[in-house]
Amino acid sequence: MLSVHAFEAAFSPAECDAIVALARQEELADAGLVKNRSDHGLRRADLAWLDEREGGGWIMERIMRLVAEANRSHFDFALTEFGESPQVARYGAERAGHFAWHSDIGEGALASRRKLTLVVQLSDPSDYEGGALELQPDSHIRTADRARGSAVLFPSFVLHRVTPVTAGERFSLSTWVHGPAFR
Ligand SMILES: O=C(O)CCC(=O)C(=O)O
Ligand SMILES: [Fe+2]
Repeated sequence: MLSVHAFEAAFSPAECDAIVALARQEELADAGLVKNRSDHGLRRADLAWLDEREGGGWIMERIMRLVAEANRSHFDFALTEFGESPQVARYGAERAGHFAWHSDIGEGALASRRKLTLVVQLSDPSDYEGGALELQPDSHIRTADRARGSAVLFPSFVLHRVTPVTAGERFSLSTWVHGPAFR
């Protein structure tokens, strides 16, 4: 099993711009304050959920196709649904936006059933400094490609982080795929 699967061009640059514009239609929420949690130490970012925005159906269709193909060829996990809204995150240099080492499998009905995580790079590498997406599937840390529109798909238990953004702003799109427990 390949633990991190990379897509060179999951979305075109123009499509990435359209996704960011959709997320920006309304004010983004502070990730440290949503869902009754206060964890600025772990994550400093602003979030938008695309299922709350009109006209984003094509984004989910693309994601479903990419994930289905990659799951067939690389993971072969038992998957049942995309149970959560695609999430756009903005990491800004004004508060050193970041996300500390974590796994995406958490508590709760949905987070505990996450099996695969897809993260798409929505910003041009020249738009920001820092903000590297790093993954640790084994003793070797891998850095995700920064190219706009590229993506990584990985088992949701794999540790990953986003290093602090030191200049500009970085947008990403995260989606989770759910299914029965690993066994
Ligand atoms: O923004 C990223 O690159 C990663 C986001 C992430 O890890 C998450 O939303 O769980
Ligand atoms: Fe994550």
